Amino acid sequence: MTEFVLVADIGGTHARFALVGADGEAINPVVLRCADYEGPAPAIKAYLADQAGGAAPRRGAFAVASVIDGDRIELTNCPWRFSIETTRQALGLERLEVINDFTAVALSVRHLKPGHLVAVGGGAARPGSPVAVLGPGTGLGVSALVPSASGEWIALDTEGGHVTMAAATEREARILERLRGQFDHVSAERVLSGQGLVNLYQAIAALSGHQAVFSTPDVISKRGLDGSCPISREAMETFFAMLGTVAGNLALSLGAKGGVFVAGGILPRMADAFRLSSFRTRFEAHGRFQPYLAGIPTWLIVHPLPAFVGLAELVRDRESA
Ligand SMILES: Nc1ncnc2c1ncn2[C@@H]1O[C@H](COP(=O)(O)OP(=O)(O)OP(=O)(O)O)[C@@H](O)[C@H]1O
Repeated sequence: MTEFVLVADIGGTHARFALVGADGEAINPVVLRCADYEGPAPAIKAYLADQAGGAAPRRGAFAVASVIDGDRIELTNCPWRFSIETTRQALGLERLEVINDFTAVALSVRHLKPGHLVAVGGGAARPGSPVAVLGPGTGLGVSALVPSASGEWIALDTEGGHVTMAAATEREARILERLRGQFDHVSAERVLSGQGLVNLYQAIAALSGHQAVFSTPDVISKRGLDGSCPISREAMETFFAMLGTVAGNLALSLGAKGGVFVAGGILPRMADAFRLSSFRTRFEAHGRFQPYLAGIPTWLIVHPLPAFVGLAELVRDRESA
């Protein structure tokens, strides 16, 4: 009988659950709103009973949008707080592994198929070179895959979404200056996330002497992409360009000649606009290192659940160790 592993991708807004079999395919996937449950154990119990036919998996692997340091997990952008050990016991699991959500996305990238990726410029990936991963969702996740001397790939646990956001133009400097009046530290996540898009829109509205009338990222992206609101349009253009700055910085810091993968819940909803945006020009616009970056390929991950692919890989790896 196939032994299924319980996998979970727990973000700031949504928690996604599925069962993964020996072939690595996720079955019975569901998306639940974190706010509807007190924590992962009650949400998973409901999932197993209602959507997974009463399955009783013995192993679990979770990808969580949080720093992973010991037993206690505190999500950065949602009120869930839990102990790994208590959750393991509550779910009757023999083994439960918890990794950062973007570490899981990094583990997925070597296993994604061409249909799961949209190419956004650059040359060919250099085999055996580091790979960078970043993605705006409720927060801004960042990770990387680096080769070890023995040829294994190591996915890094990072908090790279909280690096200081730098301006590349005078207008961006004014936008960031405005946001500095609002936040102690204007990190990349303060502009490159769902709330980050709202922050950009509000700052641009204030600088342009307009009233900010929209307050949710989906409305701002819709009005920006259909061109019906100039403030929203500038917010979207700034979002794509600033993501290019951060992705280029990351590629330089890592020597990511294996490519840069962009993930997260926002951009797959607007893949064409992203591909045609200033993201790629800005990615390369790093002065003397433009030719270096011009050779590095960038892709948008459009697979709906890349973290599950990474978790399946983690489980397979542990079993073969
Ligand atoms: N059409 C849209 N345009 C822009 N932003 C959107 C759109 N739809 C949803 N969002 C924003 O995307 C974010 C949700 O992203 P995602 O689905 O990756 O959530 P998550 O996995 O819970 O997040 P994370 O893992 O980053 O904590 C929310 O901030 C939401 O407001």
